[in-house]
Amino acid sequence: MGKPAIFPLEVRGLSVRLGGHEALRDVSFAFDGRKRVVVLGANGAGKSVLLRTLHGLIAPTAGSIRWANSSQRAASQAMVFQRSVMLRRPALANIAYALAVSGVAEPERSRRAREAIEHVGLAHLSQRQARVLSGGEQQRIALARAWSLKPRMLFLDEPTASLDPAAAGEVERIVTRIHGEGTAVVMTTHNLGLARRFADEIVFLHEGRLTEHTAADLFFTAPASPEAARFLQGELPWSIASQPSSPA
Ligand SMILES: Nc1ncnc2c1ncn2[C@@H]1O[C@H](COP(=O)(O)OP(=O)(O)OP(=O)(O)O)[C@@H](O)[C@H]1O
Repeated sequence: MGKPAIFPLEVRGLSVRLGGHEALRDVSFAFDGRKRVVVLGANGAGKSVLLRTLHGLIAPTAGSIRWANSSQRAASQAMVFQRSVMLRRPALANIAYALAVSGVAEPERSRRAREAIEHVGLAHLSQRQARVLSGGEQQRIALARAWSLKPRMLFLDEPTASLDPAAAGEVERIVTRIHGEGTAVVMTTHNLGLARRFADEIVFLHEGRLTEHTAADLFFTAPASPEAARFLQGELPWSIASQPSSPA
């Protein structure tokens, strides 16, 4: 028997209030799980809050999130953050720990951890303490950790922020491969080059509101909303903000 469907993901009238601030306002969209979605918007637009809410880390104030017509959070979803927390143990053990927490027993756990670290090209660093790895290597371990869980939905919040171009390119290749193997991907990024190369669809947020959800080529050539046009012309504040670390 095949796995139960988790798509479409349907978001209706989603609002999130945090500390008296309306971070998301009446956001609605649907996602079929096949297109690669990149969420764009100026600083403070609500991109991270949207991903965290979809991943179940923040409770909506209003509205609904439905996975395949169910209000149950989808099983088999994972999230990678701008700076993922590495545990004080070797790189391979960080991946094995995530598998153990999800109930994967030995010897399957070790097999999948090794497969995942090979998948991101870091098998040679298996026994190196994860916390001494470079930022790019830690991000690849975070992706391996998420990938080892075989998620069907992967949320990526600024996965290439603070990385040099070579490390960012490696992360992009890994994410592209993970998507190619059948995992749905929704990503935020401050890297417009990455967004142009990766996205099939753009969700654009402005001050907590979704102002457009459109095919990426159309978005970059003829954005429909004035806010998106100003954003693409560089008129809206947009830089990498420092964000708190979060566990994968
Ligand atoms: N825990 C919180 N309490 C209060 N306000 C919050 C909280 N988390 C986020 N916010 C606010 O919600 C808004 C949206 O934040 P979010 O982190 O989603 O922005 P973003 O689009 O990811 O921005 P950036 O590009 O700067 O990372 C911001 O104004 C932020 O200050």
